[in-house]
Amino acid sequence: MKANLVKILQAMGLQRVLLPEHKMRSLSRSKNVDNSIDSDSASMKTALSVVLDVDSSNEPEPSEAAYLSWLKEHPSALRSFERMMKAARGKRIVVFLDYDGTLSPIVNDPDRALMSDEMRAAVRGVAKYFPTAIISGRSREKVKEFVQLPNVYYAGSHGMDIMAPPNPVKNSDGKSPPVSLDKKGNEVLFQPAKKFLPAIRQIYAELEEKTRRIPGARLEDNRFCISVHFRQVKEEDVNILREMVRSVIAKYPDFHLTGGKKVIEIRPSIEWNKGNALEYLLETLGFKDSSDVLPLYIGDDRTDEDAFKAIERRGQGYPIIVSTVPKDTKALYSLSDPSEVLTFLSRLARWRRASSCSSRSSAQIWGLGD
Ligand SMILES: O=P(O)(O)OC[C@H]1O[C@H](O[C@H]2O[C@H](CO)[C@@H](O)[C@H](O)[C@H]2O)[C@H](O)[C@@H](O)[C@@H]1O
Repeated sequence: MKANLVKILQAMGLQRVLLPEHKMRSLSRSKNVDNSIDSDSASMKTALSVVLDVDSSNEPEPSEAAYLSWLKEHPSALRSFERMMKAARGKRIVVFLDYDGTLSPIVNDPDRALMSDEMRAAVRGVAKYFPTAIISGRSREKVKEFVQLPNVYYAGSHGMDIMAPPNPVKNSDGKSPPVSLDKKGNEVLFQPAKKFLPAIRQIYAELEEKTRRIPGARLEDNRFCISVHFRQVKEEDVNILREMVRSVIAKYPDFHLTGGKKVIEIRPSIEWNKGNALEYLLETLGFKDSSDVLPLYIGDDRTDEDAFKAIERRGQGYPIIVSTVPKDTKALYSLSDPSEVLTFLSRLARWRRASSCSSRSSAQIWGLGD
């Protein structure tokens, strides 16, 4: 059974792609493969865990068939644009964007993951018409430095550091939501992991000391979490690095590890993620109990799944994954890469402009300037 499955997967070019069982079934059906696989889910699971590489950081080239099949379940947001916007009429769209892999392409050096001017213009265009937030694993300061736009919300450290823009969007009753001001007069809304800062500094120092022995390993201080990058670490050293990180974190029971694209992330164990940040921002915008709000979230990584789940729980919204490979995801739609994200955002702003030019300016409606 396992040998058969391996052969089938190899023939389909899927041996390193992680797909959930039901998606494997639909793939096997679409390829007319042995249907006995469908009925033997236990063996299939075992075989999959042996055969498939479960680390999402390894992004294999998918077979065309696998990708096309996945696209059926997660249709392109570009191709579905008209349908999506038709369903959005009369609703209040709120845009949430991840940064790395969504607004900027994945590159070797995290400090060089710059956003293009075209992408910046597209985000600016969207933020002119819709409340817009960037929710990133990076520190808030860093992502703001990359994006350089004033009228968007920034949520850094996977949503553990949220700041409102200087001109907050007005509530549906026309009033601005209450915010607390920081020393510079900016609105600091939420930092639920503040008490962990001393421990985070300590962990960072320990990791810095230990990981310098691994060539290519790189630490990134994301304020309320830490990234240990291994994109440039030799394959044979990756597990040694993982072990090092695990041994440090074992001493800190209030922290846990998560994984992303060639990165290990150290996070305080609090019930707060990108999904909570999305909910928090919607509430701040006055949409807590609103039935006509439509959150649209675009992201490419595992941590974005929390936001996709939050939208799923709300029962309304557009979760969009950025991926060129089939992935297990709660997203309903897909875009292949940041260049498609750019096209989508530009189209979204154009659509809003066209549909609002006869009525009063949306910037007025949302209380936003240029
Ligand atoms: O939530 P995000 O905005 O997607 O942040 C997640 C991590 O993104 C960055 O790392 C990733 O992008 C780098 C630059 O392209 C790449 O070199 C790295 O391999 C990727 O994992 C960021 O540097 C991390 O701190 C974030 O946690």
